Formats: sequence, C-alpha cells, structure tokens
Amino acid sequence: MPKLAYLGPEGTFTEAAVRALAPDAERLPCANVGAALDAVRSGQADGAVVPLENSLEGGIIQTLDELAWGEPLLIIAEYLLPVEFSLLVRPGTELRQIKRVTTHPAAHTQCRGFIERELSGAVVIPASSTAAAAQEVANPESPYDAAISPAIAGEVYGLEEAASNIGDRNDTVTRFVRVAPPGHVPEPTGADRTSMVAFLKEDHAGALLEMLSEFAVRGVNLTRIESRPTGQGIGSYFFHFDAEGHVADARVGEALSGLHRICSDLRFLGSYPRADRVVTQIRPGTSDGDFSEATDWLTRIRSGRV
Ligand SMILES: O=C(O)C(=O)Cc1ccccc1
Repeated sequence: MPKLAYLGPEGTFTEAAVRALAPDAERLPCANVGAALDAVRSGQADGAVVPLENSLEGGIIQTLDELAWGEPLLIIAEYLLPVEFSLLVRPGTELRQIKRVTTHPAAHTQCRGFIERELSGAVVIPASSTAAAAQEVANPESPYDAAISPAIAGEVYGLEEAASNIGDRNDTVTRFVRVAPPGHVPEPTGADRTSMVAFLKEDHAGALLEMLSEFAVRGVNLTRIESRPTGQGIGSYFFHFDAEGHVADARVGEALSGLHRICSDLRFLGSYPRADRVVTQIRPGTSDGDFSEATDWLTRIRSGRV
C-alpha cells in the first residue's frame, strides 16, 4: 500500500483528490505543499498529491515553484476535482457576527464576490489550507469567526454550514497531480499530457517564439503556459509548459530535444494520462510513422542511396 503525502489536515480538497487517485493509499497529511513534496524526496512517502492549477486562477504558485526549483520529482497522474466552498462557523454564529474569516489564499480569491456581498467589512486571514482554517475555527478560543472550506471539513471539525456553494463561479475545477521520485514514466495511452519547465539561455527578441516554434512545427498542442520570475531581477522569467502527448511520441520527444538545444535548462516533469481522457489529435505529417519514415529517408540520402 503506497504512502501518499498531501496538504492536510484531514478534510482538504487535496485529500479528496488523494482518495480519488489512490483510494487504498495510506495518507500522510503535511503542513504545506513543500513539506508534502519533501516527504517524497526524503523517502518518508512513496508519492505526493498537490494542487497544480485552477480553472479560475491559473497555476498554484507554490507547486509550480517547488517543481521547478526543488530536487526533481516526476508527475505520474492527474485528477480534476470540481471545488465547492462552504462558509463554516461554530454552531450558533450568525452571518452578521462574522468579522474575521480564515482560509487558504486560493479559496479566498475564488470567493471574493460572496465576501464583498455578504461579509462586507470582514477581514480574511490566510491559513495553510482550507481544512486547517476549519480546524482553527472549531477551537472555541479562536480569534476567527468563520472558515471557507469544503463542506466535509465542517463534518470533520464539528462546524455548521452558514452558507454553501459560495464560490464566484459554480463550475470551478482544480487539477491535482500525483508525483513520485524520478523513475519509471507511465506508459503512453494516446490521451497523455507532458509537463516541463524551460529556462532561457539568454534573453533576446523572439526567445519565447523560438521555444513555442519547437512545439508548433511538430504539431504539438500546448494546454498550459505560465511564466514565473527567476528571482534574478525584474524581467527575468522561466516558463512552465504542458503539452498534449507523451515523451515516447516522436513529435513530443523531438520538441523536447529541440528545446533542450536552445534552453539553458529544460526540466522534464513527466508524461502521464490525462484525467479528461481527451485523445491527442495528430496533425498530418506528425505521426510516429511520419517521423521514422523521414529519418529512414535521411539515412538513405546520406549514404548515397538516392
Ligand atoms: O486547502 C485546501 O483544501 C487545498 O487542498 C488547497 C486548495 C485550496 C483551494 C482550492 C483548491 C485547492
């Protein structure tokens, strides 16, 4: 039974993703995303589940930066979780009494409308997770009046639901990934995604276009592109890319080789089955057969067999 580290405590959205991805796994709740990933690096856990992106807010910065800068890890699976937020209070608290709210920053940004409309004047204080916020509010001595959390956290910590489904949109989805120590890449399925992080060799006009061209000319479609500061001054950025397909596909492999040539560093984060099972569309001239036929042709003309 694998042991999976995740953003705890019990009752987080991440825990729901762990239960869906690996129902039989032993769960190791951690205080933050970095600690969950470090548990894998140190061998304390066999893997970890972490949030990677949200359909409303984009990338989860802590996860993106940990995967880019920390000791390398491999993404081996993903899961799409629809997220629904509840306002949880100690039994008896009324909406008008709520002055101090606590939650995870990603939940705060997705519930801004409700907070402005229904809790105007309330301050929102960040918590390490939505369930940590609920656990804190459950303490009768807590300075906080309410937590924004999944409804399940209310059941776990004995809180009341003062309002449900309080997100600004009711179709928000968070993509979670399961990571493992570097090693075996999952087999291609035909409906895969490949993630990577690219660092520019030198900043120049068209540098991003050059990188994108490596994908475009081989018919590789991107599903996410995100720039993050390198920390080395204003204007210095590196890039996260998610592409359709698997590193075992010729067009994806060649795009990665091309990027490797023009980047100062290209970190492969993994090829894994897509949660939505959307099959990769192969553009004419970019199938594995097309690539190997072209390689054979080149070998022939190089050896004089025109
Ligand atoms: O705090 C949680 O419950 C998490 O799992 C992180 C998170 C927060 C908000 C939306 C999705 C994931």
